[in-house]
Amino acid sequence: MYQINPKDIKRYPLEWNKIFGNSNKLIIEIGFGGGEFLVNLAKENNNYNYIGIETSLTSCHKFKKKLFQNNLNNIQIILEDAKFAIREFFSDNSINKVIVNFPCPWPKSKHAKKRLFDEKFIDTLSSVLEEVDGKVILTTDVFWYASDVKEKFLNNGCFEVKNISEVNQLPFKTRYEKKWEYEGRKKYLLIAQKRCKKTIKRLLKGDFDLPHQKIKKVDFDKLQSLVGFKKSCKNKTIVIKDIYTKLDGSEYLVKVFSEDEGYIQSYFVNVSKMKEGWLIKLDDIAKAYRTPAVKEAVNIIAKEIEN
Ligand SMILES: C[S@@+](CC[C@H](N)C(=O)[O-])C[C@H]1O[C@@H](n2cnc3c(N)ncnc32)[C@H](O)[C@@H]1O
Repeated sequence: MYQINPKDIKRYPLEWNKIFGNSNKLIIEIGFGGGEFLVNLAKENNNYNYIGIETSLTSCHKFKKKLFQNNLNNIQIILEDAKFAIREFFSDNSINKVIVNFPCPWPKSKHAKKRLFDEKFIDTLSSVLEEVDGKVILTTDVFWYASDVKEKFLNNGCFEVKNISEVNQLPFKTRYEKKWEYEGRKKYLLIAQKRCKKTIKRLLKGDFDLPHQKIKKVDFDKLQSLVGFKKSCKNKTIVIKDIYTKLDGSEYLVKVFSEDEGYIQSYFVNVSKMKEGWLIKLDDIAKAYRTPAVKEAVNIIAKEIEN
């Protein structure tokens, strides 16, 4: 499993040809669940490199076992929200196909924000898919969802979208396909092909050093009163949840939640005594991506607690 550790990565987007050791084209499956589709696809055609992206840790662990049993070296998996991963880990024009099988349609309008395909994600797809050949292939059991996604691709202006068609079965049956077949539901296929490209803004770029600040003295009352602090500005939100102190008072861990354009992370900022003054930095054990909100959290804490 390719487990991305933000601390180790010096450059985004990632260099997938180095990770796979070849320059085969990339096929991605978002939400691979049980992994049946991806494994069979990779077994059938090893002229491509395959990447599965999942938010479920359990699915990733189970899939890892499957990869091991099948001895496949042309698949990597990423435990991450696909909207973030596809935008940040892939270069422009680098993905041959994005496949999505039976995503949750989140039917209630109050949950619409959770749907995978939204305007911004389709902008991202227009940027990262290969010119001319790059495709999104969606199979769903929900017709209105396929229509809604089709309209979003058309509104984007960078895709040619074929008519939604009814399909009998996927080339390899997935867990959800079996489930919906058992309930007698139909299956719909939507294919969107890239025709042009939008320019997107990525969060992970530039300086990947651990964000840090130095100050001469700490105001400990101000430090303790940071719990509950919240600041929102320019697509970033920073919330301070708690403060933990080492018994000898030489080190503090500030628990932070931050959000960059809907992407939430939780981590510690470390405040520690040095020979001279104090160092405020993203804690070494934090697996947070060094996004603008993370950098800002370190800067804000340093500014707020300086005496
Ligand atoms: C309904 S299941 C379908 C699983 C599988 N494709 C199948 O057909 O059996 C949807 C899957 O998508 C995953 N998922 C949902 N949102 C996601 C996101 N933003 N990024 C990556 N995976 C996601 C879920 O964890 C879940 O495993």
